[in-house]
Amino acid sequence: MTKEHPILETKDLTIRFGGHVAVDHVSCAFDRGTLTAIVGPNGAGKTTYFNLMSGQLTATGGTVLLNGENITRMPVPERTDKGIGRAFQLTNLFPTLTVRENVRLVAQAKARQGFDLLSIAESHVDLIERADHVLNEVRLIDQADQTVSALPHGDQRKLEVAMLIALGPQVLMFDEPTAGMSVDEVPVILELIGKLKADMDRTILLVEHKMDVIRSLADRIIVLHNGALVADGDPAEVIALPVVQEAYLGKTPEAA
Ligand SMILES: Nc1ncnc2c1ncn2[C@@H]1O[C@H](COP(=O)(O)OP(=O)(O)OP(=O)(O)O)[C@@H](O)[C@H]1O
Repeated sequence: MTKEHPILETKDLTIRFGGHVAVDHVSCAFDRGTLTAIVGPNGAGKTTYFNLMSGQLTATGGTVLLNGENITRMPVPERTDKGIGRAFQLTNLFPTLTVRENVRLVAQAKARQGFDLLSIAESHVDLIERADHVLNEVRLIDQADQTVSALPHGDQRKLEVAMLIALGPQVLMFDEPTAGMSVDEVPVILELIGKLKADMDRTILLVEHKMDVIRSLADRIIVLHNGALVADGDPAEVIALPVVQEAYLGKTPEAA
């Protein structure tokens, strides 16, 4: 029997900006159905590592494998087609359209029917149904007919998660999903990510600074420091490591 590939893997993944090595020979495999938190101090290379996996940046060395296929030089749209989905802090929303239209457009793109709103007809009822199913999942169905620009910030972030779900990716990447949220909005997004995690087909990568968030969600933590992978393992064990304590500038893990 052949061994199953990790869903996503990086081998010696490296990128240099001039003389600066922002991601430095990072080798790491992510298994299906797991949630991995990526932590490290500011400038450690977390977002750059994300960009290399999702395709916004191309590595200067090493490889990115998706289901065993080398995608290191593959453009973003093809990576998306193959199952890598990334939430982009509201930049992917269409503010003048309704909530439902935003999700429906993603469902439509997923169904390979293009982004032409005029092509919508009753025959696309299934796309609307798919959109409403996802809006139910993130509890935005009551706002389905609202224009996105009129939504509160927290609901816009929920919509972003809905659009990611509608894309149906195998790997969901969140870069600081709670950044800029008010204290009452944070639990809503965390609950959503927790629900996504409960679906064992979904593999989630999460860049996050808040240790309480990580502790409640992560199966595993990896730590980047100066672009290198310096720790990898069980959350409680990794949080207790001196390198993590240092990364959080003397804060105790409880306070970080
Ligand atoms: N396009 C770029 N050109 C030059 N340097 C870059 C570029 N992108 C990132 N860097 C540098 O690479 C390093 C890693 O940055 P990155 O944003 O990945 O860190 P991070 O761990 O996500 O930090 P933060 O927690 O502050 O978001 C930093 O020194 C940054 O200045």
